[in-house]
Amino acid sequence: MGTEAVGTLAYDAPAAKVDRRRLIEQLGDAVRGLVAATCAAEAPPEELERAIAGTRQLAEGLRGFARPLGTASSSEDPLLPHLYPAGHGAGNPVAPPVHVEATEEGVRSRITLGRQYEGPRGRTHGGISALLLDEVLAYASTSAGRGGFTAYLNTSYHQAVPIQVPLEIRARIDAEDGRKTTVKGFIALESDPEVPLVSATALFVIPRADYEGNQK
Ligand SMILES: CCCCCCCC/C=C\CCCCCCCC(=O)SCCNC(=O)CCNC(=O)[C@H](O)C(C)(C)COP(=O)(O)OP(=O)(O)OC[C@H]1O[C@@H](n2cnc3c(N)ncnc32)[C@H](O)[C@@H]1OP(=O)(O)O
Repeated sequence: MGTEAVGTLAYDAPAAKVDRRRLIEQLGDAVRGLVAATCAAEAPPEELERAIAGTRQLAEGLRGFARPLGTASSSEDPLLPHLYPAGHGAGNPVAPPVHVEATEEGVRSRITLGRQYEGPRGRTHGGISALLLDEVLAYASTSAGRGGFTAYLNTSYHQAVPIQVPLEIRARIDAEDGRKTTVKGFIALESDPEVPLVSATALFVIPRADYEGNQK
């Protein structure tokens, strides 16, 4: 079965922008690692104090370069994925590291979640599972040339989604009706990919051209 990364195109973006995007992705990854380590650390007080001081200093250094809210990042490119959305932005350390590939049926994402996404002990927080499904189902709609905003996302939690275990999320279009696209998908263990742990159905609606909330 052929696969192809969704959101990456055979396209030569300007070299300076490519370099900048790579650095932004590396920073996102480094801070994501810090967040995961923070949530797991049984460190002695002096180590915690050192981490507090160092982290505050780093944050202060970056804050000086903040772009105003509502303005585009200089890393943005109309043909490349955004780097900061909370659902998949590689430069956003809060975003789970979602990478989606096209399959014959729809799309698939393989992901292993870090400690920062834990809800009940050892299990993924239900809101994070919903975030992942919203994201991957939206990709299924977008990669079929439809897109749209999430009008509803109905999730069913069948079994616990473990932390630090490889997962597979699959989604496919169920129905198309004018501006509406219904998409179905589920999260499973990569080792047992046919058994849904959390399943979802979502409706994505392409807004009318004159829709006021259409800022995407
Ligand atoms: C070359 C490219 C390569 C590929 C690149 C890939 C890149 C990938 C990029 C990206 C992928 C990842 C991106 C992640 C994104 C995640 C998704 C989100 O989280 S979106 C944020 C959360 N959602 C909102 O903020 C919506 C808020 N709501 C709204 O804005 C509106 O309500 C909206 C747009 C959903 C509908 O507004 P209206 O004005 O169009 O509404 P009306 O005309 O009344 O409805 C249209 C139809 O939809 C039905 N409908 C609307 N809402 C419904 C609902 N809740 N339940 C059932 N039906 C509903 C209605 O009944 C109507 O159906 P009838 O035409 O009559 O058959």
